[in-house]
Amino acid sequence: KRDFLSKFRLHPSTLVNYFTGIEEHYKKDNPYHNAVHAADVTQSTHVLLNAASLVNVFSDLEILASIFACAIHDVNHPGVTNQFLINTENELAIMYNDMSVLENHHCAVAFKLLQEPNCNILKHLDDSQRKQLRKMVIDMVLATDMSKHMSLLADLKTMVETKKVAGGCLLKLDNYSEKMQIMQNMVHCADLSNPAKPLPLSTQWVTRVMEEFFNQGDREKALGLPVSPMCCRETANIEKSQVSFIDFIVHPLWEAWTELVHPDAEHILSTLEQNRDHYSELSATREAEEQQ
Ligand SMILES: O[C@@H](CN1CCOCC1)Cn1nccc1-c1ccc(OC(F)F)c(OC2CCCC2)c1
Ligand SMILES: [Zn+2]
Repeated sequence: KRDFLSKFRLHPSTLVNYFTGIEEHYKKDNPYHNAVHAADVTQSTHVLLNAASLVNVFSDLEILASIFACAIHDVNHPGVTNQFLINTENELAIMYNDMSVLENHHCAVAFKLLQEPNCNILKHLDDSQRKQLRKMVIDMVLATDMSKHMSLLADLKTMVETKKVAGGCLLKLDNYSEKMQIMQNMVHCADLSNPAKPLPLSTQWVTRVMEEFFNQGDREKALGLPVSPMCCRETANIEKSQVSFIDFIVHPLWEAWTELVHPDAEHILSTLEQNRDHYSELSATREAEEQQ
């Protein structure tokens, strides 16, 4: 759709070799962090990039970098959180000194795979393009670390305020840092888009992520470690957790994104709000039942 095969001289069989390798490095038995999640985030970002107010904002290389970053953003995810890896002194936490352990690992695996035979899809980019793409992909994937969420959102809100006040065309982005902020938030929005999808899809993702969290809780119990929040299958309140996840994390992010690309994401925000009300009603019903 974006004519990237000719623009970047991407060789079809090299593309297939590389992304087959990436797909194989997503753990199939992860209920949530598997290749389907990567495809979901990639497709969601493709849609966000098509917003009318983002036309002509990003270069082809920035768009290629964004789509590539999504496809690889959770590759080889072990199905547990950064905190679990740190608490268990996993070799990955040792390797990355407890800093964005998963996100560093996803990047490293993705770029190492490029060096496998017949997998170097970036072969025909010039050195400057390849260096720029590598930096942009690292910046976007490291920004999917949830511990960066609050600062990423704060910067996005500031940008929306200043651009609005400046009255200038909202998205005349002056420099790499501003443009990268938008790209990081776009990928982050896509990564947190499950609650903003049509309800039948959203509930499937909730089931999957809870199963993955509960598996981690089981392992923490077996190891005599404190069970992480929302990871105890006996006590977790799934609907209540979704309502607070949406109220405190997902809605504020999508509200800022919707303002940035106004009016192109209104329908996404309203789906999110409808879903939030659905979970809230479910939670109230469950609470009432438990009272009886
Ligand atoms: O774990 C989340 C971040 N935490 C930070 C600490 O406070 C709670 C939320 C984000 N995250 N990271 C990886 C996967 C997900 C993640 C992705 C889809 C999620 O829900 C639904 F949309 F499917 C999801 O829900 C959890 C369980 C209930 C509330 C949050 C989580
Ligand atoms: Zn993800």
